[in-house]
Amino acid sequence: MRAMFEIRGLSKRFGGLQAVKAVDFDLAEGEVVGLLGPNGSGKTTVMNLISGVFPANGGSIRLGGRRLDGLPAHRIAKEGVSRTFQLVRLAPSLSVRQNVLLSLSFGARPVSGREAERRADEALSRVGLEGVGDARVPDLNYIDQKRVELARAVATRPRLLLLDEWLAGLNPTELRAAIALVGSLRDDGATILLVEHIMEAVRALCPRSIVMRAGEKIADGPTAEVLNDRRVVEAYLGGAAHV
Ligand SMILES: Nc1ncnc2c1ncn2[C@@H]1O[C@H](COP(=O)(O)OP(=O)(O)OP(=O)(O)O)[C@@H](O)[C@H]1O
Repeated sequence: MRAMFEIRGLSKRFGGLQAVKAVDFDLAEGEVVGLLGPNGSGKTTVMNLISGVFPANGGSIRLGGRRLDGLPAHRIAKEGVSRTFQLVRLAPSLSVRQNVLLSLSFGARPVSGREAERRADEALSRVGLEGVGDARVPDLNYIDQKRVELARAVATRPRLLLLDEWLAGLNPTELRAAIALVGSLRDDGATILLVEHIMEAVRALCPRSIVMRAGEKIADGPTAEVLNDRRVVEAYLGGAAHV
């Protein structure tokens, strides 16, 4: 059976730096996979290549058999990929609902008017922000701003959801709530690729993890096994002490 999402030979150079080196992996529908590695190993670059922030120098990216590489970001969004960013990126002058409406107008099947408002409110409830649609973004606390980001990403009903350190910066209570929320998306069948340094979250959410070091994929398998892999332990010891 063909994988729902497939990356082959993905490569990216920034000047003299080979940030991603011939990376291959597949995701099956409904899988939640951690993309791990020390700082600077290329994880965010892979997310940026998938979502079309910049083009790859080589390789292919396919979703449901359709090529995504080479498409601009808005077309990739329409093909069903949505993401959150490392730093919250919301429009501060707009209401929470308007922020979600904005992403709905870029989604796979753009909706407008009443239907869009219904979908926005549904996405806000989904992330625990029922009744918050009229609030202004700066009036929300940090975790609720993160929830709005997630609502924007799920409102379009993506086929693939990319979470780039969505759990970073939360206190322990918020972290537990955020892990439960991502877990509930997983239970609903979402396919998620998750870049994360918080191993508690990775262990709780990702049955499988992929590890990168210096642009290369060095491990891919069950999370518990991967985290005990000698090359992975060495990569972290030689890089940042995040494990
Ligand atoms: N737009 C860019 N221009 C030039 N170099 C870049 C760019 N984006 C990333 N890099 C470089 O590519 C390498 C990989 O960076 P990337 O952000 O993908 O790593 P990462 O694994 O996501 O790290 P972190 O865990 O710190 O977020 C780094 O050396 C980084 O400095």
